[in-house]
Amino acid sequence: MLSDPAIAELLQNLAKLYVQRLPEETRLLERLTQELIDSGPELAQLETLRHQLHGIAGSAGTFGFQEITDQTRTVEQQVRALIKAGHPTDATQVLVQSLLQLIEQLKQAAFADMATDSLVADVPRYHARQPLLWLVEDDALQAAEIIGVLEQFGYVIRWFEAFTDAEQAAAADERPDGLILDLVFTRERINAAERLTRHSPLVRLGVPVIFISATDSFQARLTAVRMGALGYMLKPLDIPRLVDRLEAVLEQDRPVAYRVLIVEDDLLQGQHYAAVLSASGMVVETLNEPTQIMDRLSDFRPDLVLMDIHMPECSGADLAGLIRTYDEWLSLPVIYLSAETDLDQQLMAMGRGGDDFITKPISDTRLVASVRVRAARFRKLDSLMARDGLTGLLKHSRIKEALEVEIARAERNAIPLSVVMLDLDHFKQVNDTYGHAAGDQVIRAMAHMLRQRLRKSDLIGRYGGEEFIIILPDTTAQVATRVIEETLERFKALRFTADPGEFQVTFSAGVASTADQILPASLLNMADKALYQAKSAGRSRVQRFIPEGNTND
Ligand SMILES: Nc1nc2c(ncn2[C@@H]2O[C@H](COP(=O)(O)OP(=O)(O)OP(=O)(O)O)[C@@H](O)[C@H]2O)c(=O)[nH]1
Repeated sequence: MLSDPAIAELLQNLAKLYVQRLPEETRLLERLTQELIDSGPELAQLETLRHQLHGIAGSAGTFGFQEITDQTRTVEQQVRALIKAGHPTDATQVLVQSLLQLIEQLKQAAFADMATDSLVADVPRYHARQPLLWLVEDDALQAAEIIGVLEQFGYVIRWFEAFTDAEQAAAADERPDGLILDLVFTRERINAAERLTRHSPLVRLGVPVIFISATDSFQARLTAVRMGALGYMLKPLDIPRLVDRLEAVLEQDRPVAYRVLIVEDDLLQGQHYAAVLSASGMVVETLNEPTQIMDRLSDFRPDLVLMDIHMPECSGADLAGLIRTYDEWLSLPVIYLSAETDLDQQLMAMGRGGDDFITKPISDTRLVASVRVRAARFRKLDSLMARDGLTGLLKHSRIKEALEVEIARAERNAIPLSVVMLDLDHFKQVNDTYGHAAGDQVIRAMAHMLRQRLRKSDLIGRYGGEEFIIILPDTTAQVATRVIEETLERFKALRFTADPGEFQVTFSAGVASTADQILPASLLNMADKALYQAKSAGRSRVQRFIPEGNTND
């Protein structure tokens, strides 16, 4: 992910490159205008002129020249009218005048000292980082325990012994992603909690609050809810359950790294959109070669495609139609991003397989918002179909599909791929002793911990009841084994609370990697074999499958 100064610099450089290419565009327009003056309006030349104007209208605004876009659109309309009329009219003279005016404007723009800062000022920013939580808890021992466990799950905690300390930090403009507040029902403590949750700057920012308390009553919970509680956890604290609640609460607030594929033949514009969307936290790829679309879709698996309409080799509408011939991509949102303002043309393009139309140029903020709204809807629907309800992990069929995609990618790019099969130990006993609900809680905690500890590019699936598959692209067997061993260390330290008391759970895992000369197609079987070995050797361990005679380490 690019940092803000890098984005600003990139956008500035792209705008400079655009300005550099203006003289050439202007010369072409001058030549076409001269031809129009010399030989009158001929259909083929008018079409070329219209095409050239269309390109300028779409790109100028993107790089900060909105007036040029407006003027070009007017001229484009005049050309369209002439084409429609089919013969020279008085309008030819008016068109020539407008063209000369536009050419002047373009020449001036080429010398303009661009205030490119304005281009990036409104790009919504996003920094990937671990969520920061504030914990207000006067019991140092309890605080240490909570911090220890939450850190295992990848949270960063700032501890305050008293509400007033947290209030001071809030007044100093610090902003956590969430608050965990210990609530004791004395007048003084409630007043302090109220000051933080109802009157500090954090309220305006909508920071989510979870209370922890030893008191359980209707009145206590009501007081907490009135202070904006999104969770109320009872002491003694079941910390994995607290993590469960935190995940749910913070999820609503988290910028999602939507994946966007931009298909655009104008390299500069493609890069500009990519920079703007990346700056808002999205993962973006651009494609200038339409024939490679299907490979890129399988490789990159976007949430949304932004498609230019007018491309030399193959139109965006044709490309959208082609994508829809594959069942797998029927529901993928395809949004046309085009300078086309003609409603009939837009409708025609939509009929071919596009879902929506965004007219170029578009402001950076609106582009981000439009893409985000549409990608979010697709993710939601896709997630309902693909994800397991208890854990939010990929379902059996989806993780197997994902494995096929990753195998193909690893082979194509000659990079290692590791697969882990993981199974909770003696889980039947957990259910039998503590009940099914406690068992579910353990499964969820396992899922949270995997999500927090693994990279975003790793894929995690719930393969069966208490069995998980993890796919680690570009990862050797040693690294995969180490990561899962570290996860085991942390997982087995977790304490779950249920009737009749606290308990801990372990897991066993098998690792198989192409780096150990295992054929990609056998990875799953070999990881399963290794898991079996780990169970037979006494459980609570990670076993790496090494084929006989392999000394690779
Ligand atoms: N609570 C809960 N239990 C589940 C779920 N899915 C499967 N299980 C239980 O998981 C247990 C799996 O038990 P076994 O396959 O015998 O294995 P185990 O007891 O974990 O023993 P080992 O794997 O040999 O260590 C069964 O009791 C299932 O009912 C679920 O979604 N929730």
